[in-house]
Amino acid sequence: WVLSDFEIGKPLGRGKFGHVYLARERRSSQIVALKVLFKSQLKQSQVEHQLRREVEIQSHLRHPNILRLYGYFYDQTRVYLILEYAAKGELYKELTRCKHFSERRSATYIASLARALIYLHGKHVIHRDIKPENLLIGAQGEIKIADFGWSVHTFNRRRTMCGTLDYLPPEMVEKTEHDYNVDIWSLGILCYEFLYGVPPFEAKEHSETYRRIVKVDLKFPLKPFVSPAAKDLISQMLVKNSAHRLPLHKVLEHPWIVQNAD
Ligand SMILES: CC(C)CCNC(=O)Cn1cc(-c2ccc3c(-c4nc5ccccc5[nH]4)n[nH]c3c2)cn1
Repeated sequence: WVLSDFEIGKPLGRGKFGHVYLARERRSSQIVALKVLFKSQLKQSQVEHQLRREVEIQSHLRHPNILRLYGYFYDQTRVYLILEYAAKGELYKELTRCKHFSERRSATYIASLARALIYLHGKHVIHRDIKPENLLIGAQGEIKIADFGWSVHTFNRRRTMCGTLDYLPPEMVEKTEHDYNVDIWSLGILCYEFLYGVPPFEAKEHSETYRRIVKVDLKFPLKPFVSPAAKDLISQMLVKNSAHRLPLHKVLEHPWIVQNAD
């Protein structure tokens, strides 16, 4: 591939390492998201090897709920990533607009993400940052893990964006080793945030969030109304001992998912 193979459109996002543009591949007319990274910035941040590893991993992933990396190329000064275009944009903007999602929409997203995580764990890939900023929505409303990996932020970063602790499980906050079960914790956080519009351990100060996470200080507000089944699932995922978190295949069998996911 070379840059002239593409017609470049509007910017879709910008971040630490470069920008993402809407683009159309000339021969096929296929619409893609073209991410442009500056070699100079990659070099000074020593992320070239991490980028190569991420590209290697992502180029082999094929799942309806994981954003595709179709290919990459580079020129003198930049690296270009040819990414799947998600027609309905960023999930966190939709969550901000709706305040919180319905139980059906939340359960549908959580089921899709659980299946994507089962697929990733099957390929020995863990800790895909599944916070709202890393999720996109496809043309049919399906959720897609974009995994910005080393934090490429899109426009109007969210309040908790700068080094959000909200999604980290106790074992990561306490710096012990972590395993696949970190993703179950993050999925629980996400489920709570879909239903209530805020993550469960949010606090003004990082130190307070930290304390609430390690204590698993889980509280369910009275508003908006959330069914007992949903709270039961969240409570089985946000468990301090990572070995006792509900396994992903059990998430898919949970009554709240079975009754609400499309
Ligand atoms: C290291 C590399 C292999 C990781 C690959 N993944 C990324 O680079 C993560 N990433 C995805 C994007 C991204 C950002 C926005 C979009 C969009 C998109 N669609 C939109 C529709 C409306 C408004 C905004 C939109 N952004 N589609 N695909 C995207 C992809 C930016 N970084």
